[in-house]
Amino acid sequence: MATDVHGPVTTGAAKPPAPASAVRVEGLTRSFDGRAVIERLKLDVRPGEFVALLGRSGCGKSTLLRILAGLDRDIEGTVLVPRRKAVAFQTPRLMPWKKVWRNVLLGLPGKPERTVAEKALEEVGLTHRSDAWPKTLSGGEAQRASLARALVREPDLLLLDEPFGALDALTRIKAQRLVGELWQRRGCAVLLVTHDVEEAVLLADRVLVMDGGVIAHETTVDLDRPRNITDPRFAEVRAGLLERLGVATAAEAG
Ligand SMILES: Nc1ncnc2c1ncn2[C@@H]1O[C@H](COP(=O)(O)OP(=O)(O)OP(=O)(O)O)[C@@H](O)[C@H]1O
Repeated sequence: MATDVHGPVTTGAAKPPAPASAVRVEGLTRSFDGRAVIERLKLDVRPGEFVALLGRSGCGKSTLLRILAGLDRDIEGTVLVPRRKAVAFQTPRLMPWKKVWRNVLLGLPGKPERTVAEKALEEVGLTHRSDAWPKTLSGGEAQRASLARALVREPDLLLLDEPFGALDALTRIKAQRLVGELWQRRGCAVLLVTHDVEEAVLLADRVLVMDGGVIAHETTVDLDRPRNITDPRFAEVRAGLLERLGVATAAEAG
């Protein structure tokens, strides 16, 4: 079928989105070996909105995030994202031969001063590790360094791909709290890919479920912050999403 939503391929700096949205995606299709993983997907994220993206393993979440980050341009459709965007992955991807503060500045244009790195490290509570080598960091510290590297870009859009996935439970809770605080302070839009329904409900304004190559479901999380996982309304939202994901028992979903 001929379709007019499949506009020219536009990513990254080419066309910033209208100010009313931080992300505008229409008719996005991405195929691997002739198989469409993403098919005519539509997505809008408002400026300053925190959106979590859930979905079965292999449904295309990371593929979508990489496209939004401008790391994959082999697509059909329209993708409009802010020029200032940053991404953090499950593994911190620090360069082992550069000290933490130099890692934070990596890839920034010009010759940024060390103070720029120090400011970002302070925001994530890592000033004391500024001169450390990456291999001496704990998992949580490395992930915070990776967040600092995203923050120095002063992003209007922060893309997070399972950033807490490899952390132990306690460190994970602290990291989630930190991201929530950073988001509130910075006011940037966030798209968080996660497998953790609780994490999504804890942090996001809106939770999307990806299935069959599209955003198959969305839930607006209308709960006051900071959110409390023992709140019955929290449990209700969580159960609804679990059901959507096809993993809830009847008792849980009820
Ligand atoms: N470079 C590639 N070449 C071929 N197939 C790919 C490539 N990248 C992703 N795929 C395929 O696309 C599908 C979606 O992968 P993707 O990593 O986006 O899923 P995901 O939802 O992020 O999964 P998970 O939750 O397990 O991380 C998978 O079937 C994967 O094998």
